[in-house]
Amino acid sequence: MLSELTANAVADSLVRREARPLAEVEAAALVRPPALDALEALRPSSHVKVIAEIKRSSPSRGALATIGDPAALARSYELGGASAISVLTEGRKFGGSLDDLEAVRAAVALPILRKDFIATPYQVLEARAAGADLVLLIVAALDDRELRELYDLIIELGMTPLVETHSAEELDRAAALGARLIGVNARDLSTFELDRDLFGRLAARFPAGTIRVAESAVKSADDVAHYRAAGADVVLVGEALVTGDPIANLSAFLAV
Ligand SMILES: O=C(O)c1ccccc1NCC(=O)[C@H](O)[C@H](O)COP(=O)(O)O
Repeated sequence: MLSELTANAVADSLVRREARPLAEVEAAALVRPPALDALEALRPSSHVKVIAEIKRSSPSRGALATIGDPAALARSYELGGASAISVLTEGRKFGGSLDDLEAVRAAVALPILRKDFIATPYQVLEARAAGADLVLLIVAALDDRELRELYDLIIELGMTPLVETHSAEELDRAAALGARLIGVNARDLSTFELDRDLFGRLAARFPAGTIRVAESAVKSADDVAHYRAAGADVVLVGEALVTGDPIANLSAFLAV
């Protein structure tokens, strides 16, 4: 499933590439104002920080929320105290798009993550051209050469890579890159099984000084407290925010 999702994302990029030549995307990326400092926004503090996600649907859960106005939802997240916003830009399974990201960019002053199956430099340039400040790299979907190439390009463009892992071996590969922002996704992207305890089992492997992100499976403040007790600096939350009251839920999560 993961490789099918990755292949689809790359295919979508190639379709857009025909519509929008590389030189044009490069030019659009270069004229954007500099990316916001996501490492500063997500810096460990006395309270847990939240990356709030714009998520319409997913392979594991199907349709979640209509989200006719992603900019309005992003403004609610900002008002509710989120530290960054994740925008799913994959269209086929998640119902997202780069248009969503551009709309969110125009609406908020928070760092924005392009959450997608990034496999090509073109997609990284697209992210910057749309106004992203962070780009997700999923270790399971990339070999070490690809990871290095994409990681370095994200940095070169002034953005921050969020390097996502799901095992000790993947965490070690993220650490070897020199990643400063590393996530452990509780969701196995092939089986969709959730394991909230995975973060805790891997927490000791994060290199000193990295920002530790617990991704997925936050349904309640208790889940946030569980991740926080295990050492998370940041939680990334999608479904609970798009299916509930985002401001009330953020307030409960930030009170942990
Ligand atoms: O959410 C899915 O079903 C999914 C399936 C396959 C690959 C990725 C998937 N989700 C992306 C994410 O990692 C989550 O959207 C994100 O961590 C938020 O998770 P949640 O709070 O559980 O919605």
